Amino acid sequence: MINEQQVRELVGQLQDPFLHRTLQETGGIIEVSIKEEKEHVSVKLAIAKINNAEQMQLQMKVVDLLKEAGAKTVGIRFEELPAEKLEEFRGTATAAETQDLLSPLNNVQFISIASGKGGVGKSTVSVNLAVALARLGKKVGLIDADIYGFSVPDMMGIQKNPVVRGNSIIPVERFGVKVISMGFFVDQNAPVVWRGPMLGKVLDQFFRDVEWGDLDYLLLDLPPGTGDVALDVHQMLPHSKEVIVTTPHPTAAFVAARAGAMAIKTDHEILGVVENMSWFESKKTGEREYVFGEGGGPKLADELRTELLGQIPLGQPDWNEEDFAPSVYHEDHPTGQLYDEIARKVIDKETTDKPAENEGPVSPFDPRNQ
Ligand SMILES: Nc1ncnc2c1ncn2[C@@H]1O[C@H](COP(=O)(O)OP(=O)(O)OP(=O)(O)O)[C@@H](O)[C@H]1O
Repeated sequence: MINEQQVRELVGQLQDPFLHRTLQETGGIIEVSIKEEKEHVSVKLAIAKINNAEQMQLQMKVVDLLKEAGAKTVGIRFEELPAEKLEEFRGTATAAETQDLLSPLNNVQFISIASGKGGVGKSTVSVNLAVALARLGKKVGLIDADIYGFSVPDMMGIQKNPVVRGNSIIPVERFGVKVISMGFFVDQNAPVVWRGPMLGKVLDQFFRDVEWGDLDYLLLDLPPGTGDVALDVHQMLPHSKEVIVTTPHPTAAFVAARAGAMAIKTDHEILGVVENMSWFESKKTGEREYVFGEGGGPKLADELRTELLGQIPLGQPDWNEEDFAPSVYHEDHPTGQLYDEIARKVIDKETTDKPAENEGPVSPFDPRNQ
């Protein structure tokens, strides 16, 4: 029967699938215990990201290796490497690692924007939050992940298409935001008529094949609602913080709560709520009329135990013929300033939020569970 030292040596040669460094180098072997009489070895490992296909592959390698070395049964538990440890590796990461959006060594913060149903202003909020974050000096990307109902290029008044250089796509930059959308790749507003597997491939390409460069935030305008497409996209995304958009009517907020529940179930975190179309302000009297009802945003924030990040009134941006962008509010517009406030809250929340708990669940593939 092998001893602890041998287990550490054998498993220590395997690589963390995300950091591409051995578990010995990452300090990823947390615990080894051996039950001689049962010839059972159990190990607790820490890797950069857990609950994914890469973890399963590593798990199989560990089991094979330890069984070959004489263990009859092997038990494995995984947890995530602590944030401080990842921070340590960031210092020595290669350029390729820090540019890879999906690498844990990339510091980018994913923010997805969701809604319980269509037409509440999810894309308008995505675009304006992205532009506001860029105005505040952040490096921002925006993926129009509403693959079937893309609207971001039109809202931002983008006339150009991305350039393809070798195997990479160079995103289009507008108002300081790097943008990618399905709209760039279909002819003249044609509908996208693909089914699920294609959707996954396109999203994957948006993450892997686009030259995003160094980003602080990557915003994702999600498909509306809580149906199949929204669920698929949620499951395909890396862990993100989610902004839920609702209108002020209490029923709309009730529907939006479902989007919040979906976010949590698919391992995303709720960042806050934006209430859109909150009121109409008369230009003549300055009086506010609550044409779509009142209270939906605060009620939803309360229900999701999160913050109401802002309330956006009904209205339209001032259009500029030379720089036409029909849905973008500039900083001199009162609504542009409201978006700046929301962006500031998003930045503040990120710097004050504590890192998540790191203890991972016992793997369903642990042989002891079979
Ligand atoms: N505050 C607002 N005031 C007036 N019109 C608005 C406001 N917010 C959004 N709109 C308009 O409402 C329509 C729907 O907005 P938007 O496309 O952003 O919603 P969505 O939730 O992303 O919709 P979809 O489900 O189709 O993706 C657009 O025509 C947009 O210009």
